[in-house]
Amino acid sequence: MSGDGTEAGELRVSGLTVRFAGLTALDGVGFTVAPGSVHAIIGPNGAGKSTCFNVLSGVYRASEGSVRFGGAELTALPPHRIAALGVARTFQNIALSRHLSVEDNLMLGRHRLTRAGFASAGLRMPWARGEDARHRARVRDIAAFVGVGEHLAAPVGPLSYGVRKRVELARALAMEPRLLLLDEPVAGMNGAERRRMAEVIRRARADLGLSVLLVEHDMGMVMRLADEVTVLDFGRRIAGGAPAAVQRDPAVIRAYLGAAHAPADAPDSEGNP
Ligand SMILES: Nc1ncnc2c1ncn2[C@@H]1O[C@H](COP(=O)(O)OP(=O)(O)OP(=O)(O)O)[C@@H](O)[C@H]1O
Repeated sequence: MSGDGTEAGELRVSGLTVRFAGLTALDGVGFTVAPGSVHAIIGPNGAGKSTCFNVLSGVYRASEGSVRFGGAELTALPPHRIAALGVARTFQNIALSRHLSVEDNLMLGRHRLTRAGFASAGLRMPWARGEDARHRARVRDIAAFVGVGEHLAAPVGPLSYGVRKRVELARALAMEPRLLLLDEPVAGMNGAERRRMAEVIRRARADLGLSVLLVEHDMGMVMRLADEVTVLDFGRRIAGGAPAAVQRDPAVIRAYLGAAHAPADAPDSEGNP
């Protein structure tokens, strides 16, 4: 337990409100991501999911409320300070440097962990070379972990969409986070790519002990991966709990899932159970 009552590695969001001019995008939202768990945020378009991620990663400022992680209040911090506390993020639209190799994109993800930085590495200081080699070894391990090891030397641009999404996840992992924020990790993927990504996320939790908070519209994926689900609608939290219970909740069915998704057999987008 830290001084504020949150468990180490726990993310606790309370009373989170974000207003843009006349619009309340988030209205008093609260939820907790338990350490080492997978927590999904779902809800219809415009419900406030991305806004929530943007506050958690320091891109947007909260109008009211609190986000605590590992004893720190995140709402007052800029993105790089939040990242330094162990919170890494991927984006709805892939945000990688297309002309750089997979390896160099992952090294960029690691930059805050390097003592040398790129200037002294460029000066070829012996200690900087040693540090560079250690980081490159770790980057190779991470690339293998997400299944992109064979593409390390390739520029990112021409790689398939599914591979680029996994490279983006690898870059987040290269930051050695404790909490991963994944914004629609399987959007636009085919069934095989989705299953592969789901497996990587499952292993990130099981093997690396990370907590994962994800926004995702693929309900099959959410039901199979998440320990807990928070449902937003018009900026409010309308339900939360275990996936099966949330999927049966009449308010959730009304607002988001519709009759087609209830009750839960949780097929994925290609009808696979
Ligand atoms: N920077 C901004 N300025 C003004 N309004 C914004 C801004 N960002 C989001 N909004 C508004 O806040 C509301 C919530 O948007 P948000 O993108 O968080 O929803 P979402 O649940 O992520 O939707 P989607 O599933 O379509 O990505 C929407 O009405 C949106 O138009």
